[in-house]
Amino acid sequence: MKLTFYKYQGTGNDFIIIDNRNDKNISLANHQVKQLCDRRFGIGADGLMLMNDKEGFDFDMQYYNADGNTSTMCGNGGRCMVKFAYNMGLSKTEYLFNAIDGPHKAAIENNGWVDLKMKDVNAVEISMFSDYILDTGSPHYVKPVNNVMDIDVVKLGREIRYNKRFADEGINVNFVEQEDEGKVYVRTYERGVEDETLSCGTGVTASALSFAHNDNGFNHVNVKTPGGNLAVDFDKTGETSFENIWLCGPATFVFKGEIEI
Ligand SMILES: N[C@@H](CCC[C@H](N)C(=O)O)C(=O)O
Repeated sequence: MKLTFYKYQGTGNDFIIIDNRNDKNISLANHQVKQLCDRRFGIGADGLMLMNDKEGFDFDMQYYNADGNTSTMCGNGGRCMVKFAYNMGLSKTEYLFNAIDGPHKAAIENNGWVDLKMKDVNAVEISMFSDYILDTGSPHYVKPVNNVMDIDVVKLGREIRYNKRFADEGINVNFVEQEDEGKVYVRTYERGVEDETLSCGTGVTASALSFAHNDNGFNHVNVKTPGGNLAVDFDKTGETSFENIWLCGPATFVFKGEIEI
């Protein structure tokens, strides 16, 4: 079967998108997703998304990690899906789509950035190492560091991700350095890719909230990643709770193609 695909990236976090609307009924086995995401034997991507129809929503987002398994929410992926919807002719001032963690609002700014509303966060755990553990749609471990560029993200990320507590479900691991007031640099080890990616939207969100955790003065954090810049806006509504969380950043079409599966 010939599959038409679209490649998008959001700050270097790259995705294969397949338009599965209008009763196309495309269903992919996990090994097929893994092969499509493979950078040598396939198209190459950190993840793959199906855009499905969903009553009452602009679309439904079905997300797979590069290892072929379905996973939890992908922030950069969600932003790319909105840009894809726009490029496919769905031009709106506000989008509403469904994902595994529930409904998401989104909007496209005049500069092309896609703003995505993330789910509320009601709990932030502080680990025995004074690191942060929270769920922003996907589970994240946030480790503040002083020297983010010198960190061996893959080695240390793997140690935490495969720690006894997290091994079964997995966790994404973010290393975060504060650069300035309201500005952080984040590098992420992503579960399901099992490697460092150039950016992770739910990880950037988790890092920004952790950064604000001890400081009520912030409700906007500029975030740099190896793949580019994003911003996170939020309201801190309690000691460990956040609402109106928006992840904002670029999302770009890369190429379209056909592949035999
Ligand atoms: N890249 C993503 C996160 C994708 C899911 C993650 N790999 C997981 O399994 O939790 C993002 O931009 O949020």
